[in-house]
Amino acid sequence: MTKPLSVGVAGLGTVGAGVLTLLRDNAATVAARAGRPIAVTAVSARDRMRDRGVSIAGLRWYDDAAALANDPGVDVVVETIGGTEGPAADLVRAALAAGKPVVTANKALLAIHGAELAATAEAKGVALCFEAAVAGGIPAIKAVREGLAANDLTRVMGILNGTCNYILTQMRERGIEFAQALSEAQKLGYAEADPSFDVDGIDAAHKLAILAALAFGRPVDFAGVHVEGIRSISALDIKLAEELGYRIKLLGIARRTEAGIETRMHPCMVPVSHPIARVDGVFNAVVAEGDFVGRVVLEGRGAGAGPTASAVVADLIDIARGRTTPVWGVASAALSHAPSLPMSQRVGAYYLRLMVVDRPGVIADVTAALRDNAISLESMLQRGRAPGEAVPVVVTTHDCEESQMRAAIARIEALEAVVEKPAMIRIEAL
Ligand SMILES: NC(=O)C1=CN([C@@H]2O[C@H](COP(=O)(O)OP(=O)(O)OC[C@H]3O[C@@H](n4cnc5c(N)ncnc54)[C@H](O)[C@@H]3O)[C@@H](O)[C@H]2O)C=CC1
Ligand SMILES: N[C@@H](CC=O)C(=O)O
Ligand code: NA
Repeated sequence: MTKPLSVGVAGLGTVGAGVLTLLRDNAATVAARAGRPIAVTAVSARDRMRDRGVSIAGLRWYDDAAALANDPGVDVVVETIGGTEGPAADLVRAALAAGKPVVTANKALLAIHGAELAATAEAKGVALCFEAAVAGGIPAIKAVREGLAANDLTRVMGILNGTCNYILTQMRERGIEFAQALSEAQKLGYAEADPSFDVDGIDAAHKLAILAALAFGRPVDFAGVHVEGIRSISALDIKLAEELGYRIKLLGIARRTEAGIETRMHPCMVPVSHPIARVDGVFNAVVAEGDFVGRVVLEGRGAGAGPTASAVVADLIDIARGRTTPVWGVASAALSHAPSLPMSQRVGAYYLRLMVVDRPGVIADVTAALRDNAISLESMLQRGRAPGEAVPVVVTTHDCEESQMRAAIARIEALEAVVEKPAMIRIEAL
C-alpha cells in the first residue's frame, strides 16, 4: 500500500474527537476506500490532558492551531474548532497558503469567508472540503454539487439544524419546555458552542447560504438570507398547528426565480402528510429539485459526533484518492451574480395567532385589517370563551405577499384588544 495520508486535526471537541474515533475504529474500511491508510499524526486543542474518550498519545501536539499548517509531516488539515474569526480562520488560511488541502466542518466560516477561501484554494490548486458543514452526515454537498451537476436546479430546501428540530420534536412529543429540550440537545453534542446560533436560525442560515451557492452557482451570500429562529414558537402554536393538520419545522428554502434567488430560513407550518413533517429529532432533510431529475430527498442525522465525523472522513477519502471539484462547483470566475430577493416579496399562506380580549367587535376589527390589505381568509377559529379575558384566535389566510401580511399585522398589533404580539408562522406549500 502507498504512503498513509497524514492528517492534522485542530479542535478535539465533539466533531474532532469523533474523527479520531472513526479513523481508529474503521481504519481498514477507510484505508480500502482511500487506497491507503489515513492516519492522524498531529493535533491541536486547548487542553492536552482532557479525557476525550480517544487517545492522543504519540501524536504531535500544537498549542497554536495555525502551526499545524507548517508541520511538514501533515498532508491535510482538518479544522474542527469553529468560529468565523480567530484560530479557525487563521488555521484554514495558513493551510491553504501553504498549499495543503483543508477539510472543515465550519459552516459559519464558509458562509462568511467562503468566497475568499475558495479563491485561495483555487489559486493554490488545493482542495477545500466541507461535507460536514451542511446537514451533518447527509452527503448534501456531494449530492448537490456532484450528483445533480447535470441539472438546472430550481429549489433546494430542508431542515438544516439538528438542535432546532430536536427541540421542536421534543416540545411536541413530550410536551417539555424549550429550555429543557435545548439543554438535552447540548448534552447530546448537537448544539453550537453558542446555542443562540442554533435557536436564532443563524447556523441553519449559514448552511442554506452554502447550499444556495452550490445549487445556483453563485457566490455565497449569507447577508441575503432572511433569518428567523424558533424562540418565539410556543407550545400553544405547536398544539394548534396539529389541530389544523400541520407540523412546525424550521425550514430553509432557496429558490431560483426569473428575478433572482430567494433564500429564507424561518419556522414553517408544513402539512402533516408531507414527508418533511415526519423528519424528527436530530434528523435533517435536504430536498433538491432539478429540471431533469425531478425531486430528490435526502434524510439523515444532521448533528452529533458520529454523523459529522462520517462526513469529515468522506472528504479525507476524496483527498486521498485525488478526487477534486471546484469549491463551489464551478470556478469562482464563472459564478453567476443573480441577486438575492427581499423577503417582502414572499408569496404564500399565513397562520396568525392572536391573544385578544373576548368581547364583541374585536374579530370585526381583525378581519377589517386583513381586508384592507387585500388578504383573503382561509379559516378562523377561537379557542374557548372567557368574556373580558384574553383568548387565542387563529386566522389562516390564502396566498398573499409578505408585505401585505406585515402591514396587516402592524394594524392588528395596534388594536387595544390585542394583548400580545401576534404569532405569525408561514404556511409552506411544499
Ligand atoms: N457538533 C456537531 O454536531 C457539528 C458541529 N459542526 C461544526 O464543527 C465545529 C466544531 O464543533 P463541535 O465539535 O461541536 O464544537 P466543540 O465545542 O465540541 O469543539 C471545539 C473544540 O475546539 C477547541 N478549541 C477552541 N479554541 C481552540 C484553539 N485555539 N486551538 C485548538 N482548539 C481549540 C475547543 O476546546 C473544543 O474542544 C464547529 O465549526 C461546528 O459548527 C458541524 C457539524 C455538526
Ligand atoms: N448545531 C448544529 C450542528 C450541526 O451542524 C445543529 O444542531 O445542526
Ligand atoms: Na453533510
